[in-house]
Amino acid sequence: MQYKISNLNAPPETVEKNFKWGDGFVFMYSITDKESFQEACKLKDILLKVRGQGVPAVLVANKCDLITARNVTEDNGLSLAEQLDCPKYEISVADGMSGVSEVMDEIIIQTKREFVKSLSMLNVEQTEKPRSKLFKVLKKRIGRSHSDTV
Ligand SMILES: Nc1nc2c(ncn2[C@@H]2O[C@H](COP(=O)(O)OP(=O)(O)OP(=O)(O)O)[C@@H](O)[C@H]2O)c(=O)[nH]1
Repeated sequence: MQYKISNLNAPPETVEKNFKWGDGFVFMYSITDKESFQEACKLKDILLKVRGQGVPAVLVANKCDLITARNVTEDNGLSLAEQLDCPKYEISVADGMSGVSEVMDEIIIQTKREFVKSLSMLNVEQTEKPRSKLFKVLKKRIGRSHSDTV
């Protein structure tokens, strides 16, 4: 499901609330618009505050066909991607859908991976319970047989 988490006028509480339930995040800015990049930086701060590192995310620099109107450098973008610890894509929506598909594939892969990880963690917790009970029983028996021999 796609949900536009923020616009420049959204109150910070709303943005935080949305970051709490999202499974994966696409941070998108325009290379021609410094303000959109600064907004992505602010959103990155909120994501890290609310969820910490390791959340599925992708950084997208759009409008890379408008080379002469570039206002955000590639290095700016790379540094933001590093802070988010996520891959960065430079795409042009105007040039076709291939960049968009790549971005969507990446965020879906990351989100699925995270989902599988959380499922396997649930399974570990479930299998640990009977194991720890057995451990207690065995411990008791071992303790009893030890006291029989003393
Ligand atoms: N040259 C070029 N123009 C683009 C590209 N992507 C979007 N645009 C143009 O930029 C303008 C804004 O596009 P939107 O899709 O409305 O962008 P937005 O930021 O989501 O706008 P809101 O939904 O109003 O917040 C439109 O005129 C698009 O045609 C691109 O990659 N290259």
